Amino acid sequence: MTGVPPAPSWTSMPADHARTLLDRLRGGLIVSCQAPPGDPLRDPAHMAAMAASVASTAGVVGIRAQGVDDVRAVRAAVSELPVIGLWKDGAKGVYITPTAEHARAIARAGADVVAVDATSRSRPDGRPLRETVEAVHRASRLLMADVSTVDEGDAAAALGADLVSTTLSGYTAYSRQRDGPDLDLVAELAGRVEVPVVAEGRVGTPAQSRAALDAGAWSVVVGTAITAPAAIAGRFTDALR
Ligand SMILES: CC(=O)N[C@H](C=O)[C@@H](O)[C@H](O)[C@H](O)COP(=O)(O)O
Repeated sequence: MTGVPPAPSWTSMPADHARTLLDRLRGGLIVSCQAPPGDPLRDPAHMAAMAASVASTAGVVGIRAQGVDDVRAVRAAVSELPVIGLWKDGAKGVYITPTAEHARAIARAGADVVAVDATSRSRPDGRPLRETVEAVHRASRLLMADVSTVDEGDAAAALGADLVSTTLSGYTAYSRQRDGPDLDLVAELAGRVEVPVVAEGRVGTPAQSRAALDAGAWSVVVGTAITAPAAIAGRFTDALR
């Protein structure tokens, strides 16, 4: 992303408010506070505490949270930061905020930005992504399009997505499969779309987060490497084997 992107073209949220929100996210770290099913940390109170714990760290500019109850709890615990909300429904195919109804619920729970699957795969209710974009904007929220390829990012931006995130690179059958973050996708998207590009997915080290910004990211989302103790412990135990 070079230069400042144009103001979002939709009308529900005043353009200056949308601009302020995007500016607050610029150049910073968004911490994703999510616990996998079955994990003892999977509880809205635990995720809210996790969010509150990182919120005062300088350079943390937002929290990404999953599920209506978690979004509500995080919103209440962290009044000072934008919340990016999503609803994972299932674990296969399109499961990140898969329908407009899921998106409306996340907006109602208090998310400032609603993250949705914006891949080209068919959605569980068969409805077009455009309907979700319209629902989010009618609710006066920004939409973050989680994509896996540059074409999907292009298409999402054309539909009115306010940010495009590399979240799903490596998670669709047809996208690049990498061990680390897909910084090539970050750079490709930053050179193509006029909206902020977010680097997300397998950002595992501070150096990788720096590299993501250098590749053109507007912000960097880190989840597992910060907020998943079981996965972090596993990295250490792997090294001891
Ligand atoms: C693919 C998918 O479902 N991604 C989810 C999206 O919210 C989360 O499970 C990830 O933790 C998040 O994207 C952050 O990525 P990482 O944990 O790699 O830093």
